[in-house]
Amino acid sequence: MKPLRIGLAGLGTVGVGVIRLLRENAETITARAGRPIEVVAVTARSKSKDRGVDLSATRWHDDAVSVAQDPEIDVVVELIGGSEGPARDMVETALTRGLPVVTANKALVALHGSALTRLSAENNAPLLFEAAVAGGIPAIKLVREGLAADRLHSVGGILNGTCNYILTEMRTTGRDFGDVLTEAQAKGYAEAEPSTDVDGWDTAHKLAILAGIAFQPIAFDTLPVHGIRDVTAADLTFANELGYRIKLLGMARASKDSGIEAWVRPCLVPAKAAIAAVEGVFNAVTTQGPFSGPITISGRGAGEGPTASAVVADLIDLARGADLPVWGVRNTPAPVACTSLGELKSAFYIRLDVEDRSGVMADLTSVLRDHDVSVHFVSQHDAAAGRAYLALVTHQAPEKAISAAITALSALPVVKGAPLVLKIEDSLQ
Ligand SMILES: NC(=O)C1=CN([C@@H]2O[C@H](COP(=O)(O)OP(=O)(O)OC[C@H]3O[C@@H](n4cnc5c(N)ncnc54)[C@H](O)[C@@H]3O)[C@@H](O)[C@H]2O)C=CC1
Ligand SMILES: N[C@@H](CC=O)C(=O)O
Ligand code: NA
Repeated sequence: MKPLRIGLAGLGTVGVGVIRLLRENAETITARAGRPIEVVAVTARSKSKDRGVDLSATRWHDDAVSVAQDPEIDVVVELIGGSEGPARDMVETALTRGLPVVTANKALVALHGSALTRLSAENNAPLLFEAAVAGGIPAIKLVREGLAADRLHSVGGILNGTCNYILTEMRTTGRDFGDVLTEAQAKGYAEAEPSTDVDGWDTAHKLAILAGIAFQPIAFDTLPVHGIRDVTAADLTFANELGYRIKLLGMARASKDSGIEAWVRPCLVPAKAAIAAVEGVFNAVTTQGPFSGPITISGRGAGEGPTASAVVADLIDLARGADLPVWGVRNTPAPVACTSLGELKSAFYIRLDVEDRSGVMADLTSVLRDHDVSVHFVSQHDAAAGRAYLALVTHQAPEKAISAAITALSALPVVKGAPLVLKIEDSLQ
């Protein structure tokens, strides 16, 4: 049996995981793929680094593009990361040559998916990226294959393992944000530049890919993105008392005017919702469709094993000869702008750091009254001397009213520091 010969770039967490998995499960993978899958050529930044895997029988290349040009490979696997530079050059070179590409690189697919799809179609070279969304969870397969018949109302979920790990550890152990982030990096969950995770961009890349398959590609620069950097221990405590958990969510919904409503932001979800129980490095991908109904699948969204499992599943698909359109349709429409969120109504959580003295509540509530924002619940905790944290939960209000009220609240002398606003998302299972 002629093996499927792989040229692989990037020997970090995922690259090493792929080599280990291919070797450890070789017999099963060969049986399922119909032929052996072998890594025959590699590259990474350092040739001499000991990665705990034997590469002595593997051809070494000094750069990624040269792997993609290797005449003795059948498939390119890109596991370097980054939307530009060697990762992009390598993928473009391979597709132009007509070589299939498997990548875990969500930034590359989210930002250059349309151009890469054109290259893929022109050269009849498949482009697969199951590992790019929610690590080991078959998220792409769920939406592109499993739900191919339905016109989904929504897609999204908890899409970043690092952030979910940080929020879970901060809540359950009271540990510090920076300390938990360092641990997530050591476990191989975080991106090379961890602000990509904590500022919401990684979730945004994954959401853009899911929305592109479920609806149509979105113009990435129109997607509103907020990360978890401003979520404090006080917010986690307030949320707990109110019967909620804080989760970084990315959601895309088909809006009434046939546009796409999409956002990435930390939200309060009811503690009894199934998605609230998705903790640590686990992700959850959730869909809702008129025929398929609600579906939520969860699993490990980052780390060596789960991500390698998704990469190798794509390789098995290629070995089997699967012919899967990149975005699930043969002709990919041009990206569309996300619709404005201003008119959308929701309840919100607002946390303020205020002077702890009489008259403060009157100042705050008069601002909210002026913006027609009605308050459902208020709670207070001591902060620094003479200061208090106030948590307000609003009734349903349009986002633009909340934004205007926050601007006015921020300008009050009694309000110190920037308020935090979190959407209350109670429509998920
Ligand atoms: N770590 C995880 O849990 C997951 C990672 N991913 C994606 O997988 C990709 C790889 O991630 P990790 O393995 O975590 O990264 P990593 O930082 O552990 O490994 C990156 C590898 O790329 C190599 N590299 C860097 N610059 C290079 C260059 N110019 N030429 C050749 N090699 C170069 C490095 O030497 C290293 O071996 C990224 O796109 C990431 O977003 C996707 C899902 C989960
Ligand atoms: N940094 C990402 C890795 C997987 O995509 C995450 O934490 O989810
Ligand atoms: Na996946």
